[in-house]
Amino acid sequence: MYRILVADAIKPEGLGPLLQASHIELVQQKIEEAEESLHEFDALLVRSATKVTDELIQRMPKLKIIARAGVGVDNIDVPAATKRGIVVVNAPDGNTISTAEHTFAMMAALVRHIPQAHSSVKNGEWKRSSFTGTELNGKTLGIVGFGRIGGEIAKRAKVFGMNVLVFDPFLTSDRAKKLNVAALPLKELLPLADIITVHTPLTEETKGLLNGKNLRSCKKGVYLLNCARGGIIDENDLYELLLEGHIAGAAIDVFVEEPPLGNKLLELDSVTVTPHLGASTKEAQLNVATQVAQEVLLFLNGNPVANSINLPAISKEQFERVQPFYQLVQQMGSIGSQCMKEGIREISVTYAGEALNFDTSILTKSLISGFFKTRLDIPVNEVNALLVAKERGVTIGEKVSSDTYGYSNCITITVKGDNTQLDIRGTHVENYGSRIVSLNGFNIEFLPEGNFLYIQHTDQPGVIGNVGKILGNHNVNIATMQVGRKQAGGEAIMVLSFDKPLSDEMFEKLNNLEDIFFMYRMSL
Ligand SMILES: NC(=O)c1ccc[n+]([C@@H]2O[C@H](COP(=O)([O-])OP(=O)(O)OC[C@H]3O[C@@H](n4cnc5c(N)ncnc54)[C@H](O)[C@@H]3O)[C@@H](O)[C@H]2O)c1
Ligand SMILES: O=C(O)CC[C@@H](O)C(=O)O
Repeated sequence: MYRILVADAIKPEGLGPLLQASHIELVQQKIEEAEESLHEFDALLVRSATKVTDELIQRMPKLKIIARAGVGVDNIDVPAATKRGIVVVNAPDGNTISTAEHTFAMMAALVRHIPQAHSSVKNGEWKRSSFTGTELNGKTLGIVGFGRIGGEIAKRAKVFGMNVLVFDPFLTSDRAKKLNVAALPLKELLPLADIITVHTPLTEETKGLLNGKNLRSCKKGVYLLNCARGGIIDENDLYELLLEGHIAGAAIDVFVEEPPLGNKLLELDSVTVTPHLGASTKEAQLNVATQVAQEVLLFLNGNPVANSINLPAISKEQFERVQPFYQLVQQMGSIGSQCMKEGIREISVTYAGEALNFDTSILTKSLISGFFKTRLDIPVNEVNALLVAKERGVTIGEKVSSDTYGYSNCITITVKGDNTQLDIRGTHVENYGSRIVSLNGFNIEFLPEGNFLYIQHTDQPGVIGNVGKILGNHNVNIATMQVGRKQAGGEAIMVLSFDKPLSDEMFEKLNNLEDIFFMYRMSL
């Protein structure tokens, strides 16, 4: 049974997939109300109101997934979640249209003074000449941040007869061409625009992207809009430039502090505001709730998610193709970890064969998580695997090769420690399963599942017999046994599997046998 905390107002109609699942219990409570039971939740669903801080994450030790019913994840400490192996998902396009439409409504309201005129009439006035506006037709709109919402605004602006200029450092020429917009550097866009609207996420780079310095290069009488995130336009500088009249007016849906209690911008008649309403439509709320509910359900059922912030995107079809290899590399990582009882410097992996002809980075993360899972008491998964390796000074290498060693596909990992090195090779055969086909340079074949003992010994009569005798005398049943050697009379290995993990006492007894170089227990 999974417990999910819905901490913000998320449309219940959209949560159907979760409400209907018999293995899921949904609790709708604010964080303050759920204080006592925070440690019980496996998933957390939020909008923008709940701040998912490192401290909150630490109080939720069972948390596996955080879902943001919306786009911006700036209210979630994503690095803190990533560090603890928690997947963060959002609903990237469910509110695009609503936010674009809201921005457009704000733009019209701004240039036609609709809020001011509305209040005036409600107050019994009839001052038509005071509210003379400006047409949008023929004006130049500058869009800063040209993603989903920026793109939808451009389409609407064109229909209104506006010229559209955009600034987005990550915009491809193909997309600019497709949407028929001119892309310019910010400093060239600012002096040309009559109206400027921002649609970037709030990041270190975009904080104060429009500020007192560069806004002075805008035309006198320019209009500004922010329906993205508070702080992308510096609020203090905006206030000063509005007072001076350099900026004619601003429409603001989002603030640095929400609600914006005591914010000076609210005092200005030239400022039109809404309380973070961009995504507040019935349609958008249903869309985002449905999207995140589906994502959380997929994830908790062990399927790939499409909209993760901290995991590579992978489709269900790709995942099904990848899954056997995903498990195999994880087991290989675990073998490497359990056999290398020393500090590790490097883990490298080589993928070969047509079956591995895809983005293998997800496999490498699975391998690393398999390696660290047996060593650390923090959850390690593909979300935080590379970070965990980096923090521990382990270099990760990934290669592709055409040498499959006669198999249709082949994965080789090499774990290098301070003193020794271990090579493990595995393959997956359809309708047969995964096998380890080489261990420490010895050809062998075993299914990597269960409790194992790997023994390296001299290849001479009696060694295998002695091992069997001791185990038999102590009533320990050998489930399977495989042997491998390079040449007669040299070194050899045996890999035995048991129904239960081998006890410390048995391990010691076997380890004391002559002609055994070393042996390791493994549980896979
Ligand atoms: N007011 C609301 O209710 C509301 C609703 C939805 C989204 N939003 C905000 O709008 C933002 C944009 O949403 P979207 O769906 O269009 O996101 P998106 O990811 O599709 O687009 C963001 C664009 O910003 C660009 N960008 C990033 N850094 C930049 C920089 N330094 N300079 C210029 N451009 C930069 C990116 O390349 C991308 O194209 C979200 O991050 C969210 O914060 C607000
Ligand atoms: O939850 C909301 O209403 C705001 C959503 C919006 O800011 C977003 O980033 O998607």
